[in-house]
Amino acid sequence: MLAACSGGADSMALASALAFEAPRLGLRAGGVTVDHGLQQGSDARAAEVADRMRSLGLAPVEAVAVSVGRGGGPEAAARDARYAALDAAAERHGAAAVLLGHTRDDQAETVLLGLARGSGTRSLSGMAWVSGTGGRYRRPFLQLDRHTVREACLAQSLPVWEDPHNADPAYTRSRVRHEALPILEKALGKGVVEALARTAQLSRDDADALDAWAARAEAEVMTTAPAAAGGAQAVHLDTGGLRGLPAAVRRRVLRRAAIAAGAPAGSLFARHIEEVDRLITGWRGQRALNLPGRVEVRREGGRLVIRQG
Ligand SMILES: Nc1ncnc2c1ncn2[C@@H]1O[C@H](COP(=O)(O)OP(=O)(O)OP(=O)(O)O)[C@@H](O)[C@H]1O
Repeated sequence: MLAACSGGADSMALASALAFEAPRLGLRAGGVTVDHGLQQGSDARAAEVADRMRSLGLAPVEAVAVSVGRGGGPEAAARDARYAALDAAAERHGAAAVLLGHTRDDQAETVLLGLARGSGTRSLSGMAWVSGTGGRYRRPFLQLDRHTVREACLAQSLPVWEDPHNADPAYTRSRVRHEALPILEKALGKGVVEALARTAQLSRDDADALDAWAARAEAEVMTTAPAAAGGAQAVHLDTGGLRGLPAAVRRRVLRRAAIAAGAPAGSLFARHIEEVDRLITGWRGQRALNLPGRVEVRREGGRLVIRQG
């Protein structure tokens, strides 16, 4: 098991908790810190964070340098590079789990960001306890509030380093943390963080149920035709059957069908699915449209045909 540690208070508390619990649980517990190379001296700081983890008793401990790409904005690019490095570290060390220090406050921020984007239940469900390939990522602090975690750091005099990006108003999450949530707490009371985190859990339960319903509905309204050489399969959907489904289930079926036809999941947004949904009713007489990944959707009589061009 590895603790992923930025050197910040949340993940130092996590590293310390893992070092404390591991002998009792008979676990081999190490740590990894990722140097994004975004500030001067970040390599020296990563080495220092690694030393701090070693002095807590974790072994093996690694500081991994990554190069951050540009895709999807600076926050997303750093996150992608970080998770790729954490995955690789888990493989190298044969670690079944990588622990992350996300707290209930991080969860509330994620829900608020989803609300502001107009997201559906899946996005509002925030971060899961267990996620990633084979359930590798675990978030044991997800129900603890940040204040409690930070008090634990203080009580143990753990040396922590705060990433200046966390307080940089140029970053959306930082504005949510330092501006939006304090205003909401002032207006609506301290319980708002807990309430947002509860929204995440309720939304996750709803989204899971709708996903299961969509998987069953798909079997009734969707058929696949064999792929042309080298291409993805063509997907046929019965529009009459689709119309009989609740909108939330229908949108899920449409999304699954588009992905089955070769559209990349990461580029398929809610607005794309809404456009496909309108084809079913023949809204504005439209009969065809294109989706990311050169996927075409065409209404032909009583069915939608989705295939890669
Ligand atoms: N550079 C990094 N190296 C290793 N793990 C990281 C790094 N940055 C973040 N993580 C992991 O992701 C979790 C969430 O990080 P994020 O920066 O979003 O939250 P945070 O509340 O600022 O956490 P922290 O106080 O630990 O920095 C961290 O608790 C840690 O487990």
